[in-house]
Formats: sequence, C-alpha cells, structure tokens
Amino acid sequence: MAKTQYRVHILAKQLGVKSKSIVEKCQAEGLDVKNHMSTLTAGQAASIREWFSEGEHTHVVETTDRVDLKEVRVVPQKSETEPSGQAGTAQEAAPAGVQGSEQAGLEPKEAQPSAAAEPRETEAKEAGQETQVKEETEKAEPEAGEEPEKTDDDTAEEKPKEPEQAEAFRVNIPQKIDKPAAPVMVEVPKPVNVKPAGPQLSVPKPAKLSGPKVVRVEKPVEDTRSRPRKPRQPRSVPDFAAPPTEKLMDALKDKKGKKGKKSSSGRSDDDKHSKKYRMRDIEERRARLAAARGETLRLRPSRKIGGGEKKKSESARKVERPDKVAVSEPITVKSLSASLSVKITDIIKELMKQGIMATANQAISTDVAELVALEFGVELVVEVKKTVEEDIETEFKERERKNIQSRHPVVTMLGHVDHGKTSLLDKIRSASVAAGEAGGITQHTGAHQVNYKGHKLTFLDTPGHAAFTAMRARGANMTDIVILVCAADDGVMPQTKEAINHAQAAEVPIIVALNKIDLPGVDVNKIYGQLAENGLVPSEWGGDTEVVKTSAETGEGIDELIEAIELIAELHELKADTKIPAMGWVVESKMTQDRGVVATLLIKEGTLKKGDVILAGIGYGRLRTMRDSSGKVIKKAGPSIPVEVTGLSDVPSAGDKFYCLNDQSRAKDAAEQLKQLEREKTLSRRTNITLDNLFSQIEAGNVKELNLIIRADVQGSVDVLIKYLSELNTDEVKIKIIHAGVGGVTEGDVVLAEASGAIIIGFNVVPENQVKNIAEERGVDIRLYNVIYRITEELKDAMAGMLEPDEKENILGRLTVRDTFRVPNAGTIAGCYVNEGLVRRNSQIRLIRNNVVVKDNCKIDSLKHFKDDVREVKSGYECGINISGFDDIKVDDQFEAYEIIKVARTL
Ligand SMILES: Nc1nc2c(ncn2[C@@H]2O[C@H](COP(=O)(O)OP(=O)(O)OP(=O)(O)O)[C@@H](O)[C@H]2O)c(=O)[nH]1
Repeated sequence: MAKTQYRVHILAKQLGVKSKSIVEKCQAEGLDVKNHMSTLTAGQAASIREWFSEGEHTHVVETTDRVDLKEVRVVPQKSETEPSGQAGTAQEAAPAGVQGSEQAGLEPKEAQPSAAAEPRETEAKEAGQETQVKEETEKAEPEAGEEPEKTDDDTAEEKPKEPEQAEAFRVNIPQKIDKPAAPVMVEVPKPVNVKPAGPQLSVPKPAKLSGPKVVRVEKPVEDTRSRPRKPRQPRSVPDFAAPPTEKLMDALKDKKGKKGKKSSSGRSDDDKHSKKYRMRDIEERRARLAAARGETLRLRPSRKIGGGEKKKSESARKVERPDKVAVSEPITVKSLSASLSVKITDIIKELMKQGIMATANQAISTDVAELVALEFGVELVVEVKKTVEEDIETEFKERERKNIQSRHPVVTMLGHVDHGKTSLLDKIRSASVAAGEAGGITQHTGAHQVNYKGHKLTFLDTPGHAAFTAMRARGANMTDIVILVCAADDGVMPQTKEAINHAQAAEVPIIVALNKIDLPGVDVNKIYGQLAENGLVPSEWGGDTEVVKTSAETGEGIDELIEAIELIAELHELKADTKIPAMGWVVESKMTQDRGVVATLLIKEGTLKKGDVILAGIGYGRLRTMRDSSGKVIKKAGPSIPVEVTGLSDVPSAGDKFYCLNDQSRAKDAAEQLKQLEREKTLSRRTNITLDNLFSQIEAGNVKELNLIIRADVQGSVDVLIKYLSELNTDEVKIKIIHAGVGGVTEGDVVLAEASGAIIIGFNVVPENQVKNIAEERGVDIRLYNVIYRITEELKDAMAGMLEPDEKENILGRLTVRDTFRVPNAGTIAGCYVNEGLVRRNSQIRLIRNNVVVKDNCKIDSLKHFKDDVREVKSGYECGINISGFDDIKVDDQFEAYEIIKVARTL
C-alpha cells in the first residue's frame, strides 16, 4: 500500500525552521515524532505547516477538489502508443504526468486521498504488483529528500515546489504501473523545476516564529522646502516676532497641558516641526494684518492670560460710581442694585453677610440699604415718598379752625401694678370693673367717659405692669393729664418710675394720686421723698406737682382729685374745633365674629357722625354703628369723647390716627398703601429669621434664636407683647417675633411655626380644635396664657435655663352652653352639652366666647346629670354646671374643661 509520508527534516527545510523545533513542537502536541528522520502523514505535515506558518496554510485542504483518476490515467495511455519516443525523453514525460495532475487540480496534499483511492482499483486488477511499486516509491523518496539539499541555491519560491512535484510523481506512479512504460517515469533522477499548470495554490512562505516585531524607525526628513507664500511675506514686521510667539507658545502649552507633555516624551521632533509651522502661520497672519491695518495683532492667549483689561475696567467702573445716590422707598434689592450699579448677586451677598436673606424683588429696610451702599462706597440718600395717609395728615393739620370751643380733659391712669388704678377709676365711675378682670390685672386700654358730679372727664385706663409700657406711652401721647397712681404702702416702684418718664417725655402734666391712704402705717414723707427724687416735687414741699391722697376703698380724696384735674385742664385751656371733620386716635381694636372689626376711637377734634367714612390705619370704611363708653348707641360725638365704632375693613393698630374723609376711594387707597408697606416691612423683618439663617447661626454656635408667633384678643395686647417680648433678648437667646395678630391661633400660624421652628404664644385666645390637632401632629408648641407677666416670666426663666417643671394643661373636653338657669343662692346654672371628651367635677373651666377667653381658671361648684351630682360627664351627654363665683354665662358660650399636669419643660 502506498502511503504518502513526509520526513521531518524535509518539512523543516520547506518551512525554513530547524528540524529540532518541529520535533519539539510535535512532541509537545502529543505526536509520535522522535527525530528529524521521523515520517509524518500528510495531515501531520499540514498541521506542522500551520503551526510554523502562522495560519497561512489553513485553507489548503478544504478548497481543493478531489482528483479524477480516470483523467489522470489518460496520460499513460498516450505513452502506450509511443513507448520508445516517450521513454527516450524522461524529462518530457515527467511534465506530462505532472501536467495531468495539475489539470485535475491536484495539489500536493491532495495526492494523499487519491493515493488512498488507488488501491481499491489496483487490488481488483493486479494485486501482485503492489510490492514492486512500494519498493520503487521507497527508493524514490530518499531521492526526493535529497533534492532540496542539491537545490540549495535555488530561489525560495522554487524550493517549496519540489515536494509537490514529488507527490505528483507518486500519485502518477500507480497509474503508470498499469502499463509497461510506467517504470520509465520512476527512473527520472530528480524532478525538474517546472511550474504546474492550472490553479495555483498559495505558496507557503517561510515560517515565522512569534515574538517581538522589529520595527524600523526612520528619522523623518525635515521639510526644508520654502513655503510658496514666504517670498511674498518678507519679515517686514520684525517687532512682533520673538516675544509674542514665545508667549503664544507658553499659552498653547498651558492650554494643551497633557499634549505638550506627551510631545516632549515621544515626538519632540514632530512637535518642533509643527510648532515651527504654527509660528510661521502666526507670523504671516500678523504680517498680513499689520500690512492691512497698520496695527499689530493682539494675540488671544495674551488677553486670556493677562485679564488685566477686565480688572482695569472694573476698577474704572468703581471709580465712576458716584459718591451719593438717591433712592426712593420702598427700597428693593433690585432697585438698590440699579441705583448703585452693582450686580444683584453682589447685593444679595452683602445682605447675607449681615444675616439677611433676600430675593431680588424683596424690600429691605432703609438702614440695611444704607449699610449695603456704604460697603460699595456710596452714600445713600433716601427720598422718603409721602404716603396718602401722610398727605391727609398734612391737610388735617393745616385746616382752618373757626369753631374752637373748650373740651373736657382726657386723663390717663398710670402706675405700678396693683397700686389701684382700676379701683380708683371704678370708684369714679361707680362701677365695679376690677372684680371681673382675669388674673386681677387690667389687660388692655379702655377709654371711659365719666360725668363726676357734673365734671365730664375721659379716662384711659392702661395697665400698670411693665409689659404694658408701650401702651402707656401711647396713652400718654393722646392724653391731656396723667394721674400717677402710687400706693401709699408700696411707694415708688420701677414701673412708677417708667410711668413718670413716659409722661414727662410726652410733656403731659402729672397729678399724683397717693392711693391706699386708708391703709395704716403709711409714711407719706418717705413717698414724697421718692417722688421728689424722680422729679416730682410735691406742692406741699413747694414743688409743682399736685399730690392728692386718695383711697379707692373709702372714696377719700376723689373729689380733690377731680378738682385738681379740672384746675389743670383750665390752666392748659383745652380747646378744639367741634365742627370740622373728626380726627383722633384708635385706642384699641379687635375682630369679632358677629360685628366684624370693633374699634374704640378717641376723638381729638371735630365731630364724628354715624355714616362717616374714616381711615384708621390699615382699616377704612363707613361707620355702621357708634356707641359711647357706656354702650349707648349715639349718632355723633365731639372732641375728647371715646366711641366704639364698627364698619372698618380691617383691624387698625392701637395708637393709629383716624381721619374722617369725604372720599371713600381715597381712604381705601391710603389703607391699601399702608397695608402694602406693612407687608414689606414684615417681609424684610422675616428675612432675618429664615430657617437657613437660623441653621447657619446655630452652626456658628454664637446665637440661638427663639422664634415666636403671637396671637392675642385685642390689638393693644398684641402691641404690648411684641414690644415687651422683643426686649427679652439675651446674649444666648435671640427673640424673633415672626408674626403677631389679633384673634385665635389659626392653621396658618401652625404652618408658619413649623416652617420656622417657632413657638406660638396665645394670650386670651384659644386655637380651634382642628388647629390644635394639626399643631400636635406637627409638633408645634402652642402656649396659652391669660396673664401677660406669666409669659415674660416663663420666657425669661427658659432663656436663663431655670425652667421649673412645667404645669401643662391637659384639655379634657369641650362643652356648649345650651341654656342658662338662675337658681337662688346658687347663681347661674349652665345647661351644657358635652361635644367631645368629658368634664370632671374637679376640672378647671375656661369660658370662651367667639374664640376669646372671657373667664379662665374657674372651678366647678356643682356638676349634675339631671338631678344627680356626678363625678364626670362624657361626650354626648348633657349636664348642669355651676361655676364658682361667676354668673356671666350666655347661651352658645363654650366651656373648655382641663386639668393641670406637671411635665418636664421643653422650651
Ligand atoms: N385698701 C385699699 N386697697 C385698694 C385701694 N385701691 C385698690 N386697692 C386694692 O388693690 C388691689 C389692686 O387694685 P387694682 O385697681 O386692680 O390695681 P391696678 O393698678 O388697676 O392693677 P392692674 O390693673 O393690674 O394694673 C385690689 O385688690 C384693690 O382692692 C385702696 O385705696 N385701699
């Protein structure tokens, strides 16, 4: 059997590698190859070619067709016809055989399958000849193996063809041995160097072993050719050449950063080259521009690097800013920015430095605006625009007064707490007012007109506690005479001194009522001395101050006091025009559910009539009703008369002036304008108390801020609380009142408190149940009081860190009074329905009317369910309640039942 075999050393030569390498590789791959003489099958040889040719022979086997043996056999048949002629030229016969195989597309490797097919045919014909053929082929192979050695000098292209030719011979051999002429071909000593006809296989290239590639790097040839435009651009502008280009190159280096570094490491020559071109370009461009416009080129990088021009222009602008700038109120961040020629953001930054957070359209106070302007080196001249109200005020001042008549005096009672102001007034009015006041303290300013033994007088009753200082100041300003009530047993107290100061500042004459003179052991001289020390030298001591010894208990000295008032009123010739449209002050005001805004006005001059249009602070409107201080409906009132009016659009502040106007639209304009100004003021005040600001200050660790929201029953109380609480600032805690208003605590208050971390202070007011629930949900602290000094005391203690365990109210339930019954010896019994919660026999009761606390800290005398005394009544049931010492109960009043529990302080 003829099996095509390869020797390792032959294949090694073909592939241009060492035999040893092939042997090692084959052994590594598990082939049975021992040395260079080992034989290889065609498949093995193909594999080795792949291994050592980097895949260049991978397609050889698959792309070749099978050999058609019948066609191959045609050649020997020809030789049969001319045996002698063919045999003589062995070299001619060989190519014929090769040619035949090549025509059939036979490749060297294809010889193997055709050789394999051959035995099937030959076995059937002449099995005996096999041995001879084998011997002949074995003889031929060593010769073929020697051939490469003999053709060493041949070209590389020729060498690989030798085995192909050898294979071709071997393929043809069996075909030829069918005929007697076949041995002639075998005798060919070696194959001639012929090219096979037909499609050519790719010639295997010398094998390459994998490894690092050697790359030849040639030094680039510098382009020294002159650019075509160069001759036309002579270096006629020598001044720009070197320095700017260097600058530019530096700038480019800076700009490109990493690129520059790369170039220095690897491609410096290239870079130099390209730089050279860039420089040339720039030079050319500069030259062109210089030629065209006669000016040098400004290099962009130098502009960027320098930036000096920008700075210069900024400083120039600074210098250009005027020393003084005029602005008109209200001043917004935007308007200030425009006036100062400073960016809005710069203004905002400056405001932030001062702890003020403001937006562009937000108004800032004049003081703050002036400070900001100074930071930019500009003095701010604020042009104060007159408001409509101010115009009206001017008009009223300049009015012609033709009907001037004397008027009765307006007297204000001032003095220390519990020195007997209300009792004295009560005595004068012969009415018991003091007994019904919560906490025993007069809570707000009241105005009363009295007719004492034919003497008409108007009294303003202001509270004596220090918390009401502001109210006293207002009272003193609208009053003609101050009665300084000083208890004979107590003497001059701190608040007495304050009252003196306020009265003297207002240049109001003072009469001292040395009250409680009925008490034993009174040292009058001691008190005279104290009064003298404070600038009030008694007339008994030769001074100007009238001191009247009074007793609210016995009525002693009341006549003398009234006489003293009349005397001073005469001395001061108190007069007013009674015919002109009225003007005066708002003494107090409140919002009621049934009557709307109710305001107490004190008329300074003119006559106020029902139906008049008035402007009072932010409120305006036509007067619907008018009553005197005794509650009697009146149609008109003259100077020095206090009246209670309804019909205003909004709640004015205590101390606001009121003007009687003909034109309602003018009143409206003025009120709206005032409201807008107030809103802007509030906004600018609120900017100090944003959550951001609070955080930053806490982070800074310097100030803790305690934000407060105030709600009170009347405007007077609100004003007093704002004034007094604002003064409670300490180094550790800063009080900020972020909102204050008349009426019950609203949902809006709770929302605001939550947003700004504020505590709500309610004075004589209560929140609606719904509001209370929301506050609890959101963790907002609502603190309710009915005595003002308790608020200040608590806050002071809290700020000093000395809070006692808190006595907290625990609301038990809410009841509605459905009916009232008068029972002899027991007083008024309130027939109530428990709306929610419960009421206990030992509960404390708070009486609420229109969301305002009318009476607090009440005790229950009896609690009955039908006729039975009970310990408690739950919601959904009716009960009868008799409140201890209080009978002023009306149908639809609300009872709040609560108990006091002690809890740890949270303030
Ligand atoms: N013995 C005696 N007691 C008096 C006299 N005047 C007032 N009192 C008592 O002093 C207490 C306080 O009296 P008020 O009239 O409420 O004092 P006030 O100055 O109005 O107090 P405030 O409204 O809280 O500022 C009451 O208990 C009065 O009964 C007096 O002349 N003699």
